[in-house]
Amino acid sequence: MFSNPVRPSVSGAIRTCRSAFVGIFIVSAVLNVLMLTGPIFMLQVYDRVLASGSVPTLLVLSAITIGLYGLSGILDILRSKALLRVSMRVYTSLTNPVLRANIRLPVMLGGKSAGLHPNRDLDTIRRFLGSPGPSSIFDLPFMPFYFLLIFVMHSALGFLALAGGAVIFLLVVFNEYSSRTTTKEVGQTTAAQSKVMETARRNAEVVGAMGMTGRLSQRYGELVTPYFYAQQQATDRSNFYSSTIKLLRMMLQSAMLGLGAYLAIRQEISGGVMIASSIIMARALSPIEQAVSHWPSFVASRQAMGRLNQVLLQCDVDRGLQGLPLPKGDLSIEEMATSAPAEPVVLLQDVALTLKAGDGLGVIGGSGSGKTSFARALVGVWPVLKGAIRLDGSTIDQWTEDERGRFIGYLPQDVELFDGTVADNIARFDKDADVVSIVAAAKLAGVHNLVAGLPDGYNTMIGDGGARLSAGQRQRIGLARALYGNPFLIVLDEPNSNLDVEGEQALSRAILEVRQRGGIVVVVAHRSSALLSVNKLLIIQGGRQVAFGDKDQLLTNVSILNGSMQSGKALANAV
Ligand SMILES: Nc1ncnc2c1ncn2[C@@H]1O[C@H](COP(=O)(O)OP(=O)(O)OP(=O)(O)O)[C@@H](O)[C@H]1O
Repeated sequence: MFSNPVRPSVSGAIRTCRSAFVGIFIVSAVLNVLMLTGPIFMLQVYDRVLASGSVPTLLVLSAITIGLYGLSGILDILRSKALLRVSMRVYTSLTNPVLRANIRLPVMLGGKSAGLHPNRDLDTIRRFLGSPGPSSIFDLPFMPFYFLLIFVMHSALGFLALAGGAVIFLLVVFNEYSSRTTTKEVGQTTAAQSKVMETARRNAEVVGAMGMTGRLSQRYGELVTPYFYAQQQATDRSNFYSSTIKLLRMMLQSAMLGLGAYLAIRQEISGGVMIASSIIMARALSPIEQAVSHWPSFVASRQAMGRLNQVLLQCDVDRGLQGLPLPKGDLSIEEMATSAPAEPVVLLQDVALTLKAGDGLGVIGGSGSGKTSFARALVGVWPVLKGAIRLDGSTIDQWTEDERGRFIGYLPQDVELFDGTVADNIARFDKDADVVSIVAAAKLAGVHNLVAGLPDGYNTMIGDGGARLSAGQRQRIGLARALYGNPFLIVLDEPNSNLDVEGEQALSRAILEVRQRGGIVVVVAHRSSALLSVNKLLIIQGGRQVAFGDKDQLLTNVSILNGSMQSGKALANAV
């Protein structure tokens, strides 16, 4: 009944492809042996065919060489295909956890999540794994084999090759070291840029109306300049290293030929060995050159992997147990304190209260007193730093995130809907939702007639964020979404801020009906009309609980409110 899921990670996903990597390694080994086809052919032509003048030998050698080249071509294609499939397997096995992490990030890390894009990181890893880059990495371990062969041909040639190889290797290390910091800088600047752009796009109306486009463009430009500079530096360095390595390789090849010629003149080696050693040298160094040219994407992929592993670890918070019974009895809060995600400052503390099935709690207090913080902690999106919030004795995190949705309804202060139909939005995109439940939630929220009046009724597409609806319509559909499926705990954060009289009446009726069916409703309110249908009251001031009790009793005793509710008496009169 209880599940204990494996924690997702990039390294874990790559590990599942272990057998594929073993296969790729074996194919790489065969390919590297087959790479000797050219030098051996050359050796035989120089030392055997030219010396003997035998055309049949030349023909047989040519036929064998063509066959071996064909075989290495086929193996190379197979290796690329296998790597592409590995990249797709890693990608698909992480798509779901990465999507979840992407959604959870703002809740887990708040503002610190702005520069993190796990889906882009996963894409970077996929692109690298599917590119020719990993093939060159698989070829690297076979380099010593080529050096050994050159040593076998002549120790002087071997030492020259080894010295040249060491210099090139050092350049690769410098390249890695210098690109590491610059790629990080580039990543940070890109994150800052996209933050400015995202905020500007989200607030396009404010930007347009108040003529802020020019100033925001200027700010964007200020961020772009260092980005270009960092990018330019990274490319300059990478170009410098790859050109130097290329140059060195060519020089080394000529030096090998020169030394080979010298040794041939002294009759220490044959002409064939002279040519073959130079070709083997080039072959030994080619994986390094290849690796250098793919270095930026390798570094980017490695950094993406580090970030993604970190994000997956931080966002893997769904430790709930599947099958825990849904609550239906009471809600108790024990000396609870909360803060915004990943923020050190406690924003609300000392909240202690108990509610029973059928209770309705009104939460009041001045602006910035902590009402929304309370609502967010209650639905489990803000962390409980101290104390506990319990439903039938269990804390919210003991249920899986998906199951939590079956007993929690939440209407946030700023209602955002999703791109889809009205029905999709009310049903929280549940594919198995039945029309009866959708219509029941809409009727309970008093929004059925409004929806029926839309061009396509419940099938009306409402655009991204509910852009084609008014603020009041969005709020009422948001209320229907919170009520959908008859959740036990319904938290409404200023549900009437955009409602007309009819909407407010529907809201009061909905709260009463939820209470009558044994649910608990928590209503954060500035306007007293939202409190008509509640029986309990919580008063918050300065991030602390000031009072909690029966609404009627409290209203006669307390007169400490500010903001729109100037005093307890005023509130009493209003209610
Ligand atoms: N994401 C956040 N990060 C840091 N501080 C925050 C965050 N959200 C709110 N706060 C701070 O927490 C305090 C309480 O805010 P909260 O939104 O809970 O107040 P509220 O009572 O709902 O106010 P209002 O009635 O104006 O909506 C405020 O001082 C606010 O500045």
